[in-house]
Amino acid sequence: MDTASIPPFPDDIPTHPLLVVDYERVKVGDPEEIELLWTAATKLGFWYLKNHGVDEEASGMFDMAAETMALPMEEKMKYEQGDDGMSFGYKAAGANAVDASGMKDTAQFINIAKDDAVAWPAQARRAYPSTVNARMDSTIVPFIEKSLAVNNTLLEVFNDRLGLPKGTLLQKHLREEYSGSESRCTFSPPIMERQVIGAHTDFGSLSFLHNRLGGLQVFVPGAETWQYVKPIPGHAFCNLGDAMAIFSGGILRSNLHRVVNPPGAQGALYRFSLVYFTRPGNSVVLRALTEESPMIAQAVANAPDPTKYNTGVTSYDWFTRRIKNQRIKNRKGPETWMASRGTEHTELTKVETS
Ligand SMILES: O=C(O)CCC(=O)C(=O)O
Ligand SMILES: [Fe+2]
Repeated sequence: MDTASIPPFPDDIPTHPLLVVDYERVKVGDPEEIELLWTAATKLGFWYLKNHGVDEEASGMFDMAAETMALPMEEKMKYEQGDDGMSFGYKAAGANAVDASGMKDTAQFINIAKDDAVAWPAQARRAYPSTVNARMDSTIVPFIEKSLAVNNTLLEVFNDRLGLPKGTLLQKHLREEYSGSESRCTFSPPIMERQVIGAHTDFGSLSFLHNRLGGLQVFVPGAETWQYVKPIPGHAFCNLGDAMAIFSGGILRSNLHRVVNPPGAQGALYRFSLVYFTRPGNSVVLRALTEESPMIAQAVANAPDPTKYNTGVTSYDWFTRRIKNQRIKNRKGPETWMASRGTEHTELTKVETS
C-alpha cells in the first residue's frame, strides 16, 4: 500500500493516549526510559515504541502480505491453519468467532512461525505459499530476527524490574525451543458492521505491532467503552500477553483489545496489520515465578484470586486451547467461546459480548 495516500486518522474521535517509549534509550539502559516502560507495562500493558529500527523490514512484510492475499483462494486454502489449535499458515476470513454469539471475524491471516524462519531453508513446522518462500531471505527472516532482538531486550528489562535472577525470562523463550512465536499479517475488507478481530488478550508474552490504519481499540480498566489507539508513523505498538501477566503474578498487564473497521475516511480502505508475537517455549509451564522473585511472591499473596497464576498447563496447551476454541468449525455454543478465553476471563467477561 502507498502510505502517502492513506487518509489521516480522524481528529474528531476520542483516542486513548499511550506512553511513548524510546527503544534506543531502553537498549542503553537509560533509567528514566526504563521507568517509563515499566509504568506503561504495569498500568495498561500497551505503549508506543519508537526508534526500534524495524520499519524497513515491516514495509517488506506489508508487501509480502499483499502478494499472499492476492493469491487465488484455492491456493491459500492449501496452507490453512486447520482446526486443531495450530496458528501457523493461512487463516480465511470468518474462520474465527469474534464473540460468544459466534459472529464471524473479517480478517485473513498469514502467520509464519519463528521456528520456520530460524530453520530456513529447512522446514521446521509447516510449508507456506510461494509468496512467503520467495521473501524468506529478503524480508521475513530479517523481520523476525530484528523483532526477536527488540522483544528480547524488553524481556530482559522486565526480568530485572521483576527482581528475577538474570536470564530467567529469556530461558523461557529460547530461540532453539519450538514455540507459538510467529509473525502475523492480517488483511480485512471495509465492513462496518462486524469486528475484524474480537476482544482478546494476546496469548503469549510480548506483541510488537505495526499499524498504518486505525481500528485497534483497547478496553482501559475502569472505562465504560472501547477506545481507539491512533497509529503514529514510525511508532510501533507493543503490548504484553497472558504469559507475562501470569509469570509476574499480575504485576504486568495483559490488556483486552479488539480490532474494528478503521474510523473516518480510513474505513473505506482494505486494512493490513503486522505483528510479531513472542511466546514462551512449548514446554514452559505457565505459573507465577514466586520462587524466583520475592516481588512476584508478594503480588500473588496479595492477589484476590492467587490460583489464577498457577494454571497448571504449558504454554503449548494454553495457546492450543485458545486458538482451537475460537474456530467456528469447533463451535458448539457460547461455551466454546468461553473456552477460548485468556487471563481476562474472570474479571472482564462481561465486556466480551458488547
Ligand atoms: O491488527 C491489529 O491492530 C491488532 C491485531 C491483534 O490484536 C492480534 O493479532 O492479536
Ligand atoms: Fe492481539
